[in-house]
Amino acid sequence: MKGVLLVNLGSPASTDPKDVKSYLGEFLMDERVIDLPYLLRTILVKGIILNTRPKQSAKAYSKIWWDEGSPLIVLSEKLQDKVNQETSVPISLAMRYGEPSMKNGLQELYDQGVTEVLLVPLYPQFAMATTETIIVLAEQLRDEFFPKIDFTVVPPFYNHPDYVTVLSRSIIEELEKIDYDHLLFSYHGVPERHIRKSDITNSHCKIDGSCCQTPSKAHQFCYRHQCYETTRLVGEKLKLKEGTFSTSFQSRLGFDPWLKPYTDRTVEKMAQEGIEKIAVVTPAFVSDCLETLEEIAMEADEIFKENGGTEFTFIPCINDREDWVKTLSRWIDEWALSK
Ligand SMILES: C=CC1=C(C)c2cc3[nH]c(cc4nc(cc5[nH]c(cc1n2)c(C)c5CCC(=O)O)C(CCC(=O)O)=C4C)c(C)c3C=C
Ligand SMILES: [Fe+2]
Repeated sequence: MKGVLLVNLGSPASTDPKDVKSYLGEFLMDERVIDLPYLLRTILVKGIILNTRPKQSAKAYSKIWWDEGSPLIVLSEKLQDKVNQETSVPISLAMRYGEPSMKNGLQELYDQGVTEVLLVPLYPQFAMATTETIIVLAEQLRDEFFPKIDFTVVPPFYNHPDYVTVLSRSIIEELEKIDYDHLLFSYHGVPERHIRKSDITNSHCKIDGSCCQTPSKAHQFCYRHQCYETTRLVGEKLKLKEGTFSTSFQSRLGFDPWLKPYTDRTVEKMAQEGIEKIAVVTPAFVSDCLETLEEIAMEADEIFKENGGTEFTFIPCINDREDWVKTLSRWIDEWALSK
C-alpha cells in the first residue's frame, strides 16, 4: 500500500527558552546544517550558540506565535488536512527536527499497512541543510526500524510549471492590491561553502553569478541556481519588467560568507537610494514561519522604513492555498496511480 510523508523543518515545542534550546540543539547539531567536524560543531553549538541564542530566538518566536502554536506547524497541519481531503492515499506529516518526528510519521503510515512511501520535502529548492538531511534521515530510519518501506522522493520543484503558477498567482494577488516600485524575492541563505560541497562536478561552482546561468548537471543540487531560476520563471510568468525585481538571501548565522546579496542590506540600500515602496516574497519557504513573519514582515519592514522607505508589503507563503493543495494532491495521485 502507498502513503505520503510530508516533511517540513520543525519548530520548538513552545516559546519557552528551554524548548527553544532543545530544538536549536537538535537542528544545529545536524552535520548538514552546521557542517563542521563533530568536535568543533559541538564546541560551537553547545559551548557558544546555545548559551545565548535560545533566549534571543525565544523572544522572536513569542512575537509570531499563535494561540494554536507555531505558525509553521499549524500551517503544515492545515496543508496536510486539506490534501487528505483531496486524495485517498494516507498522508502523514512530520518535522525534520522536533515533533511530530519523522519516525512517528513513518510508524503512523506503517501501522496502516503502507510500505511504499512518497517522501515530500516541503522545500522548493534543494539544499543539503533541508532536502538532503530529510532524505538521509528517512533512509537511516528505514534501515533501522522500517526495512520493508521503499521511498520515492519528490524532487525539488523550484522550476515545476505547476509550482511556478501557484507561486506567481500568490504574488500577483497581493501586487494587484498595492502600488509598488520593486519586488524582492528573499530566499533563506546558506553558507557559500554548502553550495561548493553540493557541486557534484567539483569544478562548476564559482559563486560569482555566472556559473548559475551556464547549464550544468551541478544545478540539480545547486541551491543558488534553483533560487535564481524560481525568480526568473516567476518574472517571466508575471511579465515583470527588468529592473523591477531582484533576488536576495536572508537569515545568515555566523561569520563565514553566506550567499549574497543579503536581504537586510538590500532593503536598507533600496530605501537609501530612493525606492519608496517594496513588496517582498519568500519562496524558499512553503509555510510562513519565524523567518518570514518576524525577520521579513517585522524586521525588514522596520529597516526599510528607518532608511526612508514608505510602504513595505510582505507577501505570504503559499501555505494552504487552495491551488497549492490541488497541485500537491495531483502530484500525489499521479504517483499513486503509477506502476
Ligand atoms: C547554519 C545555520 C542554518 C542553515 C544552513 C539554515 C538553512 C535553512 N533553513 C531553512 C528554513 C528555516 N530555518 C528556520 C530557522 C532557523 N534557521 C537557522 C539556521 C540555519 N538555517 C536557525 C538558527 C533558525 C532558528 C531561528 C533563529 O534562531 O533564528 C526556519 C523557521 C522555523 C520556525 O520555527 O518557524 C525555517 C523554515 C532553509 C529553507 C534553509 C536552507 C535553504
Ligand atoms: Fe534556517
